[in-house]
Amino acid sequence: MSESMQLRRSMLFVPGHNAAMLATAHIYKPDTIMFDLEDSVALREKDTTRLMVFHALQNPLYKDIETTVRVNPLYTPYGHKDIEAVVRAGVDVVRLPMVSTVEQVLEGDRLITEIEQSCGRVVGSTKLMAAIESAAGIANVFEIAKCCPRLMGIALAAEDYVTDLKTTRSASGEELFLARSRIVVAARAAGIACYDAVHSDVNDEEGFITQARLAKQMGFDGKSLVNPRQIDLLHGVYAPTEDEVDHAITIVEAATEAANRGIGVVSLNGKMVDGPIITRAERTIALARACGMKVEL
Ligand SMILES: CC(C)(COP(=O)(O)OP(=O)(O)OC[C@H]1O[C@@H](n2cnc3c(N)ncnc32)[C@H](O)[C@@H]1OP(=O)(O)O)[C@@H](O)C(=O)NCCC(=O)NCCSC(=O)C[C@@](O)(CC(=O)O)C(=O)O
Ligand SMILES: [Mg+2]
Repeated sequence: MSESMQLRRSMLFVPGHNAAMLATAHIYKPDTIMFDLEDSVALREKDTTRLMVFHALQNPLYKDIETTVRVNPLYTPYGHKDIEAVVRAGVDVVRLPMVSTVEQVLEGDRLITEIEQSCGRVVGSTKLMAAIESAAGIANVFEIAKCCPRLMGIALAAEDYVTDLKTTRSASGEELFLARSRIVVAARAAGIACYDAVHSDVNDEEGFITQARLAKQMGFDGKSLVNPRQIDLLHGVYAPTEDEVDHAITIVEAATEAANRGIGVVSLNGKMVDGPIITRAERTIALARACGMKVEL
């Protein structure tokens, strides 16, 4: 595993029409800033907002942080113009909302390719993310996840998804269990990233942490967020504990010593240590380092 693993824990939605938030969002240091052109923007503000986000993307304040823009769906009058503007401005990732079919992703991919070619950007340098927000999207998620090399990740959009299911969001999140499971497995099978859903009640810290722990345990790389107060809480959940890091070091040291002696499986305090356990220990160490923890090995 690379020691410079890219963290994708937190992706903060920033309403694109809010000039104050556009100017200050970088100070909260999420792993990714996601300017929004879709649901947080009123119809009459769509064109002005696109221009504001076009300028924000080129601001040096955002040069050291991954930028994503959630565009409007391509079946609306705004989607094509949004993609044109943000690709020209050099966005890192285009997030396509309301994706339920492979064809929608391929249409976004074709459009981005045309724009990259026309403005001299390297084809494929703008990444794409698909937000899955419907039962149809969850049904098709395995095909969607592997449909094009530009797709770097898939995200669960729970508010629209539960609306489509004709249910509501609960504290336990049981209505999301199938969607979360399918998204994680589809992403891992395709070798791409996966993001869990927003927690819309920004004052519910306890509920947020419970859901973030669940998402981490299920295998998600991170979550979409709506408020800066959720960033540190999430990073706290994703940071390995000192005990976990110490245990991972012990495993890697034992495995290295065993390998030097030509042995593939060793016992550590009565527990078997072999390939997958070593891989997980190495991932814990890489994650700890990426989170800024000092790990001597
Ligand atoms: C929720 C709330 C109103 C709470 O306001 P509050 O006023 O209580 O917040 P406070 O904490 O008091 O703010 C303290 C300071 O932080 C600043 N500040 C707050 N939020 C900030 C932020 N996001 N970015 C930068 N700055 C921020 C604020 O300006 C203040 O700055 P200052 O005055 O200088 O102290 C506010 O956060 C907010 O608007 N959030 C974004 C909402 C949004 O984008 N919704 C659309 C995306 S979801 C969706 O569409 C569903 C989905 O599609 C999702 C999917 O696809 O995954 C699906 O289907 O599920
Ligand atoms: Mg939505």
